[in-house]
This record gives sequence, C-alpha cells and structure tokens, in this order.
Amino acid sequence: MHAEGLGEEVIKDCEQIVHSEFSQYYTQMKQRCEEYLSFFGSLPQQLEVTFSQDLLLGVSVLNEQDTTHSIRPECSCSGHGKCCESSNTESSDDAGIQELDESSDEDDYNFCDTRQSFSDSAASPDLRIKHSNSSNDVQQYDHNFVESRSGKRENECLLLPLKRRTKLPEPVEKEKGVSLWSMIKDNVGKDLTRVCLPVYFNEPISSLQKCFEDLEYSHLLDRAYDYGLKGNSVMRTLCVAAFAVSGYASSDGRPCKPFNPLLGETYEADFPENGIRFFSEKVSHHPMVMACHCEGRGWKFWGESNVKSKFWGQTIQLDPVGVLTLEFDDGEIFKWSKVTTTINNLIIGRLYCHHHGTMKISGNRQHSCKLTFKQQSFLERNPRQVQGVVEDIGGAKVATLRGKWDESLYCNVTNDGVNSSAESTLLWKKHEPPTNSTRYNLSSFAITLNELTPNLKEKLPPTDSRLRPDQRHLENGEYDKANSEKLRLETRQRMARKMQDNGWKPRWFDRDTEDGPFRYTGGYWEAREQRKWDGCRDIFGELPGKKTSPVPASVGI
Ligand SMILES: CC(C)CCC[C@@H](C)[C@H]1CC[C@H]2[C@@H]3CC=C4C[C@@H](O)CC[C@]4(C)[C@H]3CC[C@]12C
Repeated sequence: MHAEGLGEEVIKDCEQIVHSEFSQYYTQMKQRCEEYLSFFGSLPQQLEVTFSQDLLLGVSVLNEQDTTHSIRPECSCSGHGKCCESSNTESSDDAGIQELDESSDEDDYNFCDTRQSFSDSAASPDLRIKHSNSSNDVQQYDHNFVESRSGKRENECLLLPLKRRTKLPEPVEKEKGVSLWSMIKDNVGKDLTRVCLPVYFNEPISSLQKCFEDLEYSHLLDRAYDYGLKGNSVMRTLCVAAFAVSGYASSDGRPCKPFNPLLGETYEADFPENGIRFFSEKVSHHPMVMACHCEGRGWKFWGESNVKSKFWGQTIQLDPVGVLTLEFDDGEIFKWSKVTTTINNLIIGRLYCHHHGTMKISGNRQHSCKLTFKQQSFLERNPRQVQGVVEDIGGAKVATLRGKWDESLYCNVTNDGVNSSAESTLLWKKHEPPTNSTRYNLSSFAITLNELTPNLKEKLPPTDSRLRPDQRHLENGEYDKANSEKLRLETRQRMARKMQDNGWKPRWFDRDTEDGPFRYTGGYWEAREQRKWDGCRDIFGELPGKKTSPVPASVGI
C-alpha cells in the first residue's frame, strides 16, 4: 500500500477494517465449533434414548459373543498372602469419581440398556458349537449387535455395537511393592482371615462383581435352552455343565483379593450384548453372604455366594455353602453347589488357586450330571482336569465330558453305553487374555465390570459397587487415597453386625423361611427406570455426625 502511494492514515484504517472483519469471522467460527462439539457430546445420550425406545418397542439383543479371553498363567501380585474372609467387594465412588472416570477411558460408552428385553426369547442362538479362536480384546464387542426381536437376525438386525472399555485406567501413582509377610507377621497366631490388609492386595473388583464373572459364558445357557426346546436334553445338560465349569476359568492367575462389599451394597450388570441382566446384593455380613439373580434369554439363574474358610498356614481352603439354581422357561430346573477352592502359597511362592471336589448338577427331568474336579497331586502332570458323566433318570450313562477348568471342555455323547462318535465335540473354550493386562490379571470381561460412564452413574442407586470410593481409587492407581477410604469404610462396616442384630433387612432379597435361601424380591430394574431409590442408603458416605478418618471433601454421593 505504501508502494501504491497511500497515506499512513488510510493504511491504518484498512488494517483496522481487516482486523475487525477477521475477529468477527473468528468469533463466528469459534461459536460454530462449540455448537458442533456440544452436538457430538450429546450424541451418546441421544442415541441411547433412541435405542432404549427401540428396545421398548421390541428390539432385543443377540448375544452370540465368542470373544476369547484367557488369563496369563503367571500372576504377579508381589505379595502372597493370605486371604482375609473369603470373598468380598466393595466399591466406591464419590464426587471425585466422575472426573476420574471421564478422564480414564476416552472411548467407553455403553449405548444401550436392556430394559425390558427379557420377556420372550424368540431368538435362537446359533446351535453350532463354535470354536472361536478370535483373539482378544481390541474391539471385543464389535460382533455383538442389537437384533430385531422378530428373530430375523442376519438381514434385519439393527447393528448396534456396544462399546465397553478394553483396559483399566493408567495408574496415577507408581505401584508400591508391599510384601504380604510384612503385613501378617504382626498377626501371627491370630485368625489370619480376619486381618485387614491394605489395598495393595485387592483387585479393583468387588465380590459382588466377581459373582457376575461366573456369567461370562452365559451363552452356554442360551444354547442349553435351545437344545432343550429341540428335545435334546443331553446336550442341554452338557451345556449347563460346561457353564458351571466355565465360571472357574477367570480365577486362574488372579493373585489379589476382591473388595468385601458393605452390608446392603449392590451390583447391577445390564449386558444386552450377552442377553443378560444381573443383580446382586450383600445380604449378610456375619456370615458373609451375597445373593444374586440373573435373567437371560429363556432362563433365570440365582443363588447365594457364601464360603466357609479354613486357614492352614500356607493355604486356605474355601468350602462354598449354598445352592445355585438354574430354571429354564420351559420348567426344567438344575441345581448344584460349587466345589472346594484351595488358595496355595499364601506366604511363600506364587499364589494360585485350585478347585477340586465333586459337583452334582441335579436336573428335575431326564438328565443330571456329575462332575469331578480332580484333586491336585505332586505327581500330577495334567492339573486342573475336570471329568463328568451325564446320566439319565435311571442312572444310565448317556454322555461324558472332559477338559480343564482353565482351558476348555469337550463332550462325547454315547448311545446305549457305546460311543456314538469317535470325535469329541468342543463345548466351551476360555477366551483369550486381554492385550492390556495388568497386575490384577483381569479377563477382558472383568475389565468392563467396574466401568462407570457419566451416563450410567446417573442411573445407579447409591449402593452400587461402582460407587465405592476406595475401589475406584485403586482402579485409578491412587493408592493412598484408596487406603484411607478403605479404612474409613471398614470402620463404618464394623457397625454392620449391630445393624444386622437390630433387624436390618436386605433391600432386594428375602428368605421364604427363616434359614431358607435368599430370593430376589423383584423391583430393582423398575425402580431404576424411575430412579426411585427409596430405602437405599448412602452406604459409602460419611456417617452422620461421625468423622472417622481423613476423607477427601468430595466423598459422599
Ligand atoms: C492375601 C491375598 C492377596 C490373597 C488373595 C486371595 C484370592 C486369590 C482369593 C480371595 C477370595 C477368593 C474367592 C472367594 C470365593 C470364591 C467362590 C468359589 O466358589 C470360587 C473361588 C472364589 C472366586 C475365590 C477365588 C480366590 C479368591 C479371589
């Protein structure tokens, strides 16, 4: 402009005009950008509303998920130790959690709720026994789709990938090596199952969530249902047996203790991609009992988890008490109890679990199954073996089953006591381990169980394990915070016995008779629809008028 001979004044004016034009333009762009961002931000919720409506209008879910996980054999919680009590959970959350969760996994949204997708189960799962080798975690749920309820699957399904997280959050703090021995040496001679351990010996999973791990291979029950409908009662029984064994697979290589839930703590798992909805509550503290109830396509499964433990120094023996029940919609019922678990090398060596004993799966119709989990011995070259026979009502052997609880199971159906086929059929195979495995050695399925998205957080009752602060801090690798919260909650928990003695009653389960089993009384999912959590106390918050230990200001839901 100088060259053109324009005066300084004019040039300045021009500059000003250009500058102001640009800044207007910039403001507009910024505004647009914000609009877009907020639009994309709200997309998951919008999608959820749409999909929930679809579900209510009769869209159900296909669950043939055959991802493969498995657990690395070498586990690595530095300590070997000793388990206190034999199960438990706790979970946490507090105001800090939202933040933590949001920052944890960018891409972990659950897009759909099962709501009422449990009534009719028109969809018949693929009856072929799939031998899936597909490896692990990366997009583990990509082949799960929400399916048209009319039962037309391939062509007419509404493809809705369900994305759950594939790894735990990166730990905020560096892990500390704490030897279990240093923790228990001062307690020699005491009942070690009652020694309170710091959070380093815990895994970020509560015992309630651990109960749900038994449902990882629930597709076996869908298959069992379909076989039964087609009149194949032997295959139904074999699939039920495979399911009962598959629950043990995730215990391999898991060196840490689940959190012991607080009295009244609950855990829900809405897994439309697997066609199941699970709910559990800690119903008693002394003895420690958790009750659970799960609904799938064509079946219901319920039971109690309660173990009697015996401490032997280097080992702990856990004898499960209580019966598990599986009821198919056509009236066939199977009942069984779990076998003994021994936790070895508590003090020296690599800690590992072994499951042994006999499991009788009794059916109320034609067939029952007897499974033997082999006792381990020093000479055993092939440990972890399971063998079984299916018998008809007259006691005749109609099928056999063999395999390993940490790998796979095969069956042979026999006719008149003679093998009908030389080849065995694969019934179940453990999933591949996740690529992002941590010192807890969680399976890909277990990694998803404590995930808390902002969207889910809004829906949960204040008692859900995902809201337990110490468990959440542990998951985030904030060990000091986790420890102080654990102490606070343990202090609070000491009142549980008193509460129980004073007539405390579980919110969602009840007994028919005074010492009968706990049964789900219903209404949880309905209450969730309306976010009507009457009678659900803030069990993870501060006790009124009690300041127990240093607690971050944000605690309390
Ligand atoms: C001191 C610490 C580090 C020891 C860790 C102990 C771990 C391995 C223990 C503590 C509680 C245990 C669980 C308690 C109850 C059951 C139910 C049972 O039917 C199957 C085994 C299972 C699921 C146990 C597996 C092993 C277990 C998780």
